Amino acid sequence: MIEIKDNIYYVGVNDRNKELFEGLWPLPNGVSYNSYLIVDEKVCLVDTVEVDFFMPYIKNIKEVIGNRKIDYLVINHMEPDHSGAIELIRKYYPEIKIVANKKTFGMIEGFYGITTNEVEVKNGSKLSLGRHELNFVLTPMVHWPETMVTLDTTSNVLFSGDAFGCFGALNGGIIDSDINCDTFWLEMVRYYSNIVGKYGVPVQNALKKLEGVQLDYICSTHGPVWHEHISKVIDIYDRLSRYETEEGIVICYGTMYGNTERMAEVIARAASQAGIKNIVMYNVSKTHHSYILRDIFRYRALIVGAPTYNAGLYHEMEVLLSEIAGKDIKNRHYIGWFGSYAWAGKAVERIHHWNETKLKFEAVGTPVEMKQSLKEDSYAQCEALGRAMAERLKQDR
Ligand SMILES: Cc1cc2nc3c(=O)[nH]c(=O)nc-3n(C[C@H](O)[C@H](O)[C@H](O)COP(=O)(O)O)c2cc1C
Repeated sequence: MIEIKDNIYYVGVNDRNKELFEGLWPLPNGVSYNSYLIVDEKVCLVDTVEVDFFMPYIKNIKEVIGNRKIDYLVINHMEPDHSGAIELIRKYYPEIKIVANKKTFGMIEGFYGITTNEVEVKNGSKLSLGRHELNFVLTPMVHWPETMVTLDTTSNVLFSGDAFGCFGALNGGIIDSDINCDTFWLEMVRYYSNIVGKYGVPVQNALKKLEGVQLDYICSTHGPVWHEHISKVIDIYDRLSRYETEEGIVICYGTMYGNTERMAEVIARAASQAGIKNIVMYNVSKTHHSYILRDIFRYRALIVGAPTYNAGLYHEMEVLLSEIAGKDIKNRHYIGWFGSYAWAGKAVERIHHWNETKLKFEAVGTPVEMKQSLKEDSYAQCEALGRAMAERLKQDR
């Protein structure tokens, strides 16, 4: 039995089996589906877990309340990794009342065919469990339209849904003060950039609604319960949702036979010699775009390059550029690019088109188009591109 505070219990589960979250994002350290139980005159469950984990989940619940019934189920977010167990919970607790907002109920009917035992709440609605008072705050599009958060104003505990969430299973410790959190910080940036990244403005709106609220614990639906590091966690989400970046360059390249990779090496070396310390490089065929997106959210500059392939752009680079475009990254980001070909180049033109029509980052330096292999002139052009990006970054110091 894991008590967080004042009869608020953790009843979540860990998933160390799934390869890809949402079928898209790698989970090298697993993921947790967090759910919470508030035990008072009324018993209230906050969010559920992915349905595959129902048996360990119900055991966690029974360990806390035995045969007592559950009065309320608060649904902050309808994504199936949290709403998936609603139907089974209703089978175990037929009288349970679902507490949610209007949009959520539309989805509950759509996903699960449930239309009864509903308590509708609006922004600012309150629900008393006895000693614990719950306050509901609607936070639409963080990152689905029905999203809300629930604040326990008696204990200053925020049940934040996916907000402030993080990849990584919970290996014994649940609350951050009991865990070495080193591995979680970068995974939080990856989680944010991959899952929530597109919705910076709604995240900012949600953060404004929570401004000035006294918080002792943030109980999100993935990753550790935040207590000791609350201000750090809020700061990370704040900076990411404002698309704030540090000085640094992400260099991504596609390559089949190494010629384009060699261009990337020259560019990186020139940027380093010009004084940039944060330079990360990825072969797009080797590193999953999940990690590349994470670093694009961390560093201000991006340099991409790839070969021409069947009169187009090397496919893996197309995928990466479309992923970046899908995140709708606002604010200041710089881009430079390069490409190669053997008889009729298309790669450079195609990357230019991506930036003009979708990415709209500030173009820096002169794009380099190399025929077949690196020679004196293309070597110098690559150096110039790396230097130009370094100088652009240094102007912001
Ligand atoms: C399957 C395949 C298709 C290619 N298609 C084109 C093409 O349409 N136009 C072109 O100029 N070069 C094309 N190339 C040549 C490569 O773009 C060129 O050799 C490039 O420099 C390879 O870069 P790399 O050494 O980094 O793999 C193709 C190469 C391969 C293997």
